[in-house]
Order: sequence, then structure tokens, then C-alpha cells
Amino acid sequence: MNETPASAPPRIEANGLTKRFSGVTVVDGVSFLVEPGQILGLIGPNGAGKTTLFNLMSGVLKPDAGRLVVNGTEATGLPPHRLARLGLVRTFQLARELDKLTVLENVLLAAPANAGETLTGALFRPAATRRDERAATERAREVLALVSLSDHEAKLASNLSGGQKKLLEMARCLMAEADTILLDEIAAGVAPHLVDEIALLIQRLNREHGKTFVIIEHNIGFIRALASRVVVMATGRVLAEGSFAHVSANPAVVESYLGQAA
Ligand SMILES: Nc1ncnc2c1ncn2[C@@H]1O[C@H](COP(=O)(O)OP(=O)(O)OP(=O)(O)O)[C@@H](O)[C@H]1O
Repeated sequence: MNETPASAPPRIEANGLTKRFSGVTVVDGVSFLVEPGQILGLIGPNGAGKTTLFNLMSGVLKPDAGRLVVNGTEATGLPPHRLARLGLVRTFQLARELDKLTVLENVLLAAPANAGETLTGALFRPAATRRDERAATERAREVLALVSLSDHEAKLASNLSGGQKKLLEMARCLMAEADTILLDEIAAGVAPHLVDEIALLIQRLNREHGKTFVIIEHNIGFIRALASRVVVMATGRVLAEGSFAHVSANPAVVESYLGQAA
């Protein structure tokens, strides 16, 4: 059930995004659309530029050329907290200081009112009202239930398994009220049963909550199972795009990537 109106603009419009490091072009004029309700897989060999592209899309890096439009709003060069306000959030490995907080506190800190504030400010500033705090806690608990971490809310984040930390990253995106979530290798290093749980969660958030996803992943089975559209990158450029069946039948994709990954 996706509540996005048919006329909604693309969630993300990347137009000629380009990034150079020391004169080397690692993202080279990349253009594509992410439509509302899509699960888009971004695949390609090591060094293809996928993470750098994510950094451009999530405001971690500014492009040297090209444009980014998020939900119909010009967003080129905006920092992560401004993009979050437009509905676009990326999962990050938990920062070390967040490891020392409980699971519930981690989720509370991702609430939209805290976006862009310092950790210290968000923790020690007196809350506007107790009612607001109670509402935020209630919402954080709903989000933790969605990602099956309710039983772990009082644990320190550092005591979670690798897979549970990924679920916590997802919970933080949901608490930030993102409509589009960028996932960078969410299945990497995760126990197989939790990989399946993460895949089911992505499907449920997509179908029942209308969330749009862009997923970088080397686990091709994960992409095949989830992605309604796939963009293949190689040497900084888009090599192919379309359904998984379409791109996996492309000889250039097989040669540059799938031949080794399969
Ligand atoms: N900050 C940086 N400074 C210089 N070069 C960089 C920087 N970040 C990335 N690169 C280079 O840019 C190229 C693309 O890297 P990137 O991490 O975006 O690729 P990727 O497709 O995500 O690879 P992987 O699948 O291995 O994660 C690589 O050659 C990398 O060494």
C-alpha cells in the first residue's frame, strides 16, 4: 500500500553528478531517477563509484558538477540534515559515541527535531515539554517494534550483534521520518538469518509504509529478491539500468561484474 499520489515527483533526480578526487573522476556524469515506492539496487564492481555516488546523494560530499533534486526540491550540495528534512536519509555505521547509548536513546536522537544538532545539545538541552518527550518515546518504541528490536531497547548499542546494529540504523532512518532510505551494504557481514529478516523488513516498509529504497549491495541474491529496478555502475558511469533480468542479460554487465559476483 503506497500512499504516494501518482503525480508525485521522483524521490531523487540525479542529473550528471560528477566527483573528482585529485583530478581523477570517480563519479562521471551519473544520471538516474528514483521513483516513489521503488526499491532501486545500485551494483557494480569494487571501485565503480557507488559509495561516492551515495555520498553525493546524501550530502556527505558536494558534487563538482551535476544536480540533485529531492522530492521536487533543488538539493545540490545540501548537508545531510537538510536532505533529511526533504525526506532523504542514509544509514550510517553507528558513530562511536552512539555505541555508548542505549538502543532507545539512539532512536530518540534520530527524531527530526534533533537533526543537525550536536549530540551534546540534543542530550542535555531541556526538553520542550514532558508531553513531547513521551510522544517521542512512544514513537521510538513503535519504530523499534517495526524492526524487531523492542526486547533490546535498554541494551547499549555496543552490545548488539552486527545484524542488530543494521536494524538499529534502519530504525534511526524511520525515526527521522525519511520517505527515501539509502542503504550502503546493509547485508554485509550479517548472519544469514538476519539478512533474511532485513530483506523482509525492507519489503514490508516498502509495501505497507510506502518507503522508497536505494540499496548498494554486493549480495546479488539480495538485490535480485528486492530490487524493482537496478542501476549498474562501472568506472564511475552508469553501464546499464532496468529490471534485474534485463541488466543481468547484458553481456557488458556480466563481463564487468556479474561474471565474478555470481
Ligand atoms: N576520499 C577519496 N579520495 C580519493 N579517492 C577516493 C576517495 N573516496 C573514494 N575514492 C576512490 O574512488 C573510487 C570509487 O570508490 P567508491 O568507494 O565510491 O567505489 P565503490 O563502487 O563503492 O566500491 P566498493 O564496492 O568497493 O565499496 C575508488 O577508486 C576509490 O579509491
